Amino acid sequence: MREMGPEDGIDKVRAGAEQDQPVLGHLTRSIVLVGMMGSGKTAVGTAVARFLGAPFLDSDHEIERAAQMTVAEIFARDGEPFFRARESEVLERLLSGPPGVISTGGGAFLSETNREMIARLGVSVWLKADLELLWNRVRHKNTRPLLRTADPKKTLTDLLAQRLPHYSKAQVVVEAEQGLSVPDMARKVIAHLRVVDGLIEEV
Ligand SMILES: Nc1ncnc2c1ncn2[C@@H]1O[C@H](COP(=O)(O)OP(=O)(O)OP(=O)(O)O)[C@@H](O)[C@H]1O
Ligand SMILES: O=C(O)C1=C[C@@H](O)[C@@H](O)[C@H](O)C1
Ligand SMILES: [Mg+2]
Repeated sequence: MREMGPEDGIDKVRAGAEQDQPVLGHLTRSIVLVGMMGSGKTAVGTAVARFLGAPFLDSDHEIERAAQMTVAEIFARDGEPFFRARESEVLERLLSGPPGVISTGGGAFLSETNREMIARLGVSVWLKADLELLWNRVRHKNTRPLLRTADPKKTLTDLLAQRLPHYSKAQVVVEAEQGLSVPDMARKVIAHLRVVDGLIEEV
């Protein structure tokens, strides 16, 4: 008999997609969502946590809460290197807590130190999305300081090209699809996580 793979899970996910059924399971390690701005780390991570009944934490949000400033304000006042240092500290703190779903900022997985920490204490999941999908999601907002350039689509294109080799080091890869809702994408992520040995214990 053939082994179960994530695609088998996804068929079930699609079959149940109309009903808003919880997909309960107990996490033994934290899930760390990585990927480009607009890939859905915050939106999908929130839904994954809700389905699993697990805590949800977002590193950008935690940095903003601690600093009482937005990410854009931190970039403007203290610069990107300062933000990256705070990002690493926050990630370490979140990974040291009880297992949950952690959404990172788009640049967090570029640092080797962060990647090692995530591999040691959690499971990295890359939400892989193509340029057009990402652009459609980020084009309407100017909250992302790195995209405040004369040609933000070109900036996004360049960032994606530079970052792909780093994101591809993630342990689990889940492809985003145009037209897949946030809850359906969350179910697709969970289907992929179910085949990671010992990560989700049935409840
Ligand atoms: N599967 C989806 N279907 C529809 N909309 C989505 C989906 N995933 C994300 N979005 C929307 O795209 C936008 C960007 O998503 P989100 O903020 O979750 O990205 P992110 O990866 O957290 O970005 P950042 O790295 O900047 O924090 C949001 O408006 C969100 O609601
Ligand atoms: O892709 C990036 O480098 C960033 C993404 C956001 O989540 C924020 O962390 C910040 O805007 C930087
Ligand atoms: Mg986010």
